[in-house]
Amino acid sequence: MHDISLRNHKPLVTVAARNADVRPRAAATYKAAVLGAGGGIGQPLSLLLKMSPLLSHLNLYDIANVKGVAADLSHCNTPSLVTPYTGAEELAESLKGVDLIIIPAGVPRKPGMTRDDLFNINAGIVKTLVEAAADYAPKAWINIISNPVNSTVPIAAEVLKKKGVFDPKKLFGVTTLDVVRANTFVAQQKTLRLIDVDVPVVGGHAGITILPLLSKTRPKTEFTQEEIEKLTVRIQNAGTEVVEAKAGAGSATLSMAYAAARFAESCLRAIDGDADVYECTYVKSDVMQELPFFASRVKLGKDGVEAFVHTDIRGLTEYEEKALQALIPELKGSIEKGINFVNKQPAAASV
Ligand SMILES: NC(=O)C1=CN([C@@H]2O[C@H](COP(=O)(O)OP(=O)(O)OC[C@H]3O[C@@H](n4cnc5c(N)ncnc54)[C@H](O)[C@@H]3O)[C@@H](O)[C@H]2O)C=CC1
Ligand SMILES: O=C([O-])CC(=O)C(=O)O
Repeated sequence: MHDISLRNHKPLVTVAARNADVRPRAAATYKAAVLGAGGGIGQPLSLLLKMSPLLSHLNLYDIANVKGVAADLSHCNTPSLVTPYTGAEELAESLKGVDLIIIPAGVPRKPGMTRDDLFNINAGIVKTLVEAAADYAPKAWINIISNPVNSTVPIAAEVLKKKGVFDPKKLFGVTTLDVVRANTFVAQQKTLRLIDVDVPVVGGHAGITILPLLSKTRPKTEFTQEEIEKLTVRIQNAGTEVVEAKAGAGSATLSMAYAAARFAESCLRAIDGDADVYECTYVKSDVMQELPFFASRVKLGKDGVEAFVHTDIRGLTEYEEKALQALIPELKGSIEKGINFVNKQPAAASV
């Protein structure tokens, strides 16, 4: 039997290695758009996407600052044609015919803020961008990076529903950075080969809703209870660790770009027919009865989410089970907040 848990965890390969590996089957075919491409995540993410042998077109959209990024990237001798689109009037054009839309548009945290503190600004940005995606690329896969992911993904789902084009299999909250961090920290702590380590991370993408399932670490690894508690808290607070180190200059951008590029590559591989693609991601889910959206490992296929890997959340330790129950109210609240944002009634006119 295949051991799925060891797949998808190889670090992204180098440009040189990729170029050496371009076989006829890997012809560049697909089109992607990055919305928010001029930002801290958008720029390095676009660079990593420019390395993809699967992309024929890379559309870079932002409200500012994207022409130079596109000119710069376009000089890389890799397959995709890079095109800039600036401002709301060019948004529609940036989306036409794309297979994959990646959204890192929005403001990042500063020290002392929670991800939910970004809701007031980012909810509206995501809503507007997903409305355009529904109108101009209704069949595209959508990867949402903008925080708070626990709410922005339900916002996107409601927008798509209102437009009559919601396909729950194709809407993803990108939680790959939590997996990347968990794998890194566990490998360091246990002196394991990074490439071998796989820790599923479930729940959501904020504080205690981020739940690394250390008991499911591959290769099988023993932890003391103290190690489990320290590692869990470090993985949950890793975003804040970066926010504090950047001291007002934003949040994780480079590791996030790496994680988002890995997730995008997994999506493209699945669209391309690779039958062996698994990732943890925050999606419309029935894995947890109380939570309509939940991050867990899924199998990706040509049409999006093909199956949920239920085995990860079976047979949890008491510590994990407690943590899973504890995250439910917060995650539920964030989901409802997102749904209500889209469905809120306009304020009654005052007389
Ligand atoms: N899912 C995850 O694991 C992570 C999510 N994030 C989130 O990603 C988002 C972006 O972070 P950064 O790139 O560091 O921020 P940034 O401020 O450096 O870049 C954001 C970009 O979005 C653009 N933008 C703003 N409004 C827009 C609109 N209406 N349409 C198109 N583009 C628009 C800005 O012009 C800017 O270029 C934040 O919300 C942050 O919290 C950050 C790290 C990890
Ligand atoms: O912490 C933040 O605000 C950005 C983020 O989501 C992360 O780094 O995981």
